[in-house]
Amino acid sequence: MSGHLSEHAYGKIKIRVMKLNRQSSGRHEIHELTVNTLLWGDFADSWTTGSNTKIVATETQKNTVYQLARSHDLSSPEEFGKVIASHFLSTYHWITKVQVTLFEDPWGRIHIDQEPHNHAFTKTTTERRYAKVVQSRGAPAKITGGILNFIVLKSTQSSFTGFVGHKGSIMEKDKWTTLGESTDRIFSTSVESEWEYASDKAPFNECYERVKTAFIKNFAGPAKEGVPSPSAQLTQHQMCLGAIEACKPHITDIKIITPNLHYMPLSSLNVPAHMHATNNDVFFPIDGPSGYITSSASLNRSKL
Ligand SMILES: O=c1[nH]c(=O)c2[nH]c(=O)[nH]c2[nH]1
Repeated sequence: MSGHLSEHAYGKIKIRVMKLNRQSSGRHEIHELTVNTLLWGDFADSWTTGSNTKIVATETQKNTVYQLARSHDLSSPEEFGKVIASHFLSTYHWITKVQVTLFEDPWGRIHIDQEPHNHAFTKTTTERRYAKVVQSRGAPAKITGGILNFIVLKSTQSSFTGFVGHKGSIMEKDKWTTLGESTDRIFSTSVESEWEYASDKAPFNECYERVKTAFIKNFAGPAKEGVPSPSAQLTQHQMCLGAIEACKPHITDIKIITPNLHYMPLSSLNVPAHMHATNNDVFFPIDGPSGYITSSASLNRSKL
């Protein structure tokens, strides 16, 4: 046969775990995670000969996550991921690399008449925090933090002008361009981002909150006046720079994807002309097609 095994890895996905921490004050804390494990090592035989002598069953990997959850805190997905990765490397000497990905479910505490409830929670946001821990034997863990589905919207202070097909652009006439210039539009996006930590000992929970705050601040601007966004591209880059600055020196690289969630004016919908809103105040949201905008930024290490 002319083919050969060139790569192999295996693991368990969708290991859902919730930890309840009952504090003596009567207050409860909950943390819910979905964990994926992936192992690399000297187990090619399982693929090439069917011999499983070095295979740590994916069922065992699942059990391991629950056992480690019994003895460890789940409040930081990055820290719990490190615990899982170290466990596999220290227990099975033929495993060379472990990747653990952990997605958090966003439980928020219920408040009754402004008072935080001791033991009742609700899912308050759409966002999903995640962490990825990749650890090779003998090396420090590489830690990635991330956020998915973090939805934001601003109802003004967003424009888009001067693009190809319009005055001032590199090509003022373009037969393919139909979009008119806009000086006041709705800007909404579902932010997806991930960032690399400089070390495996960064203050992960604090950095996560700082990234989110920097994203919001740079997207929205000050509470009263906001901040202009001449392109989704510029705002996206400012969000990344803000996150790096807010977490200095812990985050070295950040990547962001902001697919537009479009709110179209009625005038672009097939409705009678007299229904075209004159106030520009009724819109129809569309799922797609939508703009897909992505960029990365890195910490300028020379200025540290
Ligand atoms: O901020 C924007 N950037 C674009 O690249 C683009 N393209 C588009 O159709 N609308 C927008 N808006």
